[in-house]
Amino acid sequence: MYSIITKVTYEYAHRLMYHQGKCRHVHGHSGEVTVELTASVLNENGFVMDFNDIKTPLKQWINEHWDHAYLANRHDPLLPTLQANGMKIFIFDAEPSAEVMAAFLYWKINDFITRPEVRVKRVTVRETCTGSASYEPEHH
Ligand SMILES: Nc1nc2c(c(=O)[nH]1)N=C([C@H](O)[C@H](O)COP(=O)(O)OP(=O)(O)OP(=O)(O)O)CN2
Ligand SMILES: [Zn+2]
Repeated sequence: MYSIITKVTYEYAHRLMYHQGKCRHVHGHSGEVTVELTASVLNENGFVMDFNDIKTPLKQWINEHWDHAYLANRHDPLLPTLQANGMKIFIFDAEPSAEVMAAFLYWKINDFITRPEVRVKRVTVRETCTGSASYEPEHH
């Protein structure tokens, strides 16, 4: 099995509103998404997939939806105020943790895969220098 890794970075704000400590306050991160794709057969270039063919649409999607946005749980009571003031917001059905972001992107990335032989193996979101979370389904 062959695999490739590509990364995209973005800046975002969030809060974990049920967190008992400092993370319940609005704060920002320079996030980095790492995507690992696999294939057992290479294409005519000897690639799993061209790095740019996954990085470009992923970066475009992240720039549009997550970069310089407030990533929020749909139950966050701050949302109406932020929306009324025209802030860029992306809403999850859960807390905007690194785990939730990684799982969301794992499924989203399928939209950007152009070869049927290619599978998404794992998506990792690095939130800080010392903390990151990954998602890959248990039986995949
Ligand atoms: N499993 C997870 N734990 C935490 C997440 C997460 O997404 N998944 N997120 C946070 C916060 O968002 C926080 O911003 C990052 O936490 P922390 O490592 O505490 O941040 P610092 O960089 O400020 O750490 P220091 O070592 O205290 O400087 C928390 N946990
Ligand atoms: Zn945080």
